[in-house]
Amino acid sequence: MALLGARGSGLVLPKPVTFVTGNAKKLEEVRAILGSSLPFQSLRLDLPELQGEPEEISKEKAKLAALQVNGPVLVEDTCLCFNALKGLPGPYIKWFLQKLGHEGLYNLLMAYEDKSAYALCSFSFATGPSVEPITFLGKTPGKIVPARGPTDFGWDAMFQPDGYDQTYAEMPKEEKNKISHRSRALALVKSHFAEAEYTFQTNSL
Ligand SMILES: O=c1[nH]c(=O)c2ncn([C@@H]3O[C@H](COP(=O)(O)OP(=O)(O)OP(=O)(O)O)[C@@H](O)[C@H]3O)c2[nH]1
Ligand SMILES: [Mg+2]
Repeated sequence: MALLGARGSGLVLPKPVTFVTGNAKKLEEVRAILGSSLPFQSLRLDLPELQGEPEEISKEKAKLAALQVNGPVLVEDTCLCFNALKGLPGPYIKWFLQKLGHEGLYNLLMAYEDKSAYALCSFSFATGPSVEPITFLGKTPGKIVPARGPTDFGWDAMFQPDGYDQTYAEMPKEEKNKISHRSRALALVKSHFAEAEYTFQTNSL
């Protein structure tokens, strides 16, 4: 048995971290944001999701993922929250977008002057199946606009972050990744890993 990445006195994890998601675009962004700062492997799996508050949904997803992988896992759940609708669709945005499309989603706000919204990302990390996951939240405020730009990733085309005149979809990827809900949550994940100084066990023969 050998230790990989032996940087310090942190907990020894039985395997590398697996990022579990059914969403290829999320994976692409997580790879781009983390670069080589936090090595991980990925598993494409669309896990069932609870109803409830974003943090709880993300934690439960991590528990299911850890059972599947039987080792350390990272998952995330993304919400798009309309302030006029008291935070809805929130964690249910996937289904709202699937049923209503961009136009229908925009029309939900027709009756309200307030088009402000925020994108919220909840990453959860569990070191294994019997360990309570820890959650890291990242939030980016903005507003909901009629779709502009490529429509190949979720609601990117209708979310314009505060301080920008481009939607997430219109801005260069590197720009989105600097200010996004996902990159803000991942900055906290990175800090956690830097402080925890995990080491990873591997069978060397
Ligand atoms: O325009 C976007 N910019 C983003 O940055 C972003 N991140 C997620 N999404 C979409 O929002 C819903 C979240 O649901 P979600 O967190 O359950 O994801 P998912 O089910 O696709 O994957 P996962 O749960 O297997 O990880 C899904 O429709 C995702 O496509 C985004 N759309
Ligand atoms: Mg999902």
